[in-house]
Amino acid sequence: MTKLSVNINKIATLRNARGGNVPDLLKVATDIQKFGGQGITIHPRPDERHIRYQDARDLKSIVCTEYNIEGNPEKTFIDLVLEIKPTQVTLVPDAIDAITSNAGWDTIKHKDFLTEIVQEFQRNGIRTSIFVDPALEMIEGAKIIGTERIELYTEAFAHEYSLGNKNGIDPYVKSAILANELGLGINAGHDLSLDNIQFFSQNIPGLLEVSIGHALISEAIYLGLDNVVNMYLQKLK
Ligand SMILES: CC(=O)[C@@H](O)[C@H](O)COP(=O)(O)O
Ligand SMILES: NCC(=O)COP(=O)(O)O
Repeated sequence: MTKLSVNINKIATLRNARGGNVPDLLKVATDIQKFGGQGITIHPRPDERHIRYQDARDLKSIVCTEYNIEGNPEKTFIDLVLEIKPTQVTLVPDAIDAITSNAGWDTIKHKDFLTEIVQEFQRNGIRTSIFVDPALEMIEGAKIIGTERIELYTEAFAHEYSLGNKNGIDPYVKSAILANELGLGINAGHDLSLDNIQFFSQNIPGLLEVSIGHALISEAIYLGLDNVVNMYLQKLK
């Protein structure tokens, strides 16, 4: 079965909009796990626009499932992850000014850099995952680097699927078959949603984990609106 790790970046975005502690990130993480979520993912960025470095520390004692920290391995990120020692670190090559992650690693070009970082995390007992596009040479590169897992960057699949193009999954299936042959664990994420997750998970052999944030939190708002609007109407009677 594929594990669901919930990315709570968007909860932090909402909290930061008012400067207080609503919604309470730690309570949300606790509740997600209580409701069956099998992991918590965060992706702190250097500008701390959503997850703050202190959130990452505070979550350490709250996350009793899998704790996955994603980010670009610059020095402050590496130090943070080594301090917290989560279950898994996912290395993502996002530019400092990127709105969100928008590409996987070139695992051939950055082989030496990634190998060194992967080994440092592994020496500290942290499982590593490398964010990659569904390209066979990038999967082979990830294997050479020595990571335990890859995370397939699913934006292209999600986009094609939203247009009705189900064959957008083909490169992901080929990548997964190769990753399985090479003994790499497979995670996936970005723009996965209630619309596309079943099709994706049923077609990707050996999919261990998906991390989902933007759509899941948006869906939670949509699906909760009816209930909450009616609760307010009751109070106003
Ligand atoms: C690697 C990935 O696809 C996600 O972690 C995504 O980058 C979430 O980050 P934002 O919430 O900042 O978009
Ligand atoms: N690794 C992907 C992730 O954590 C969440 O991405 P998204 O669902 O916010 O696009």
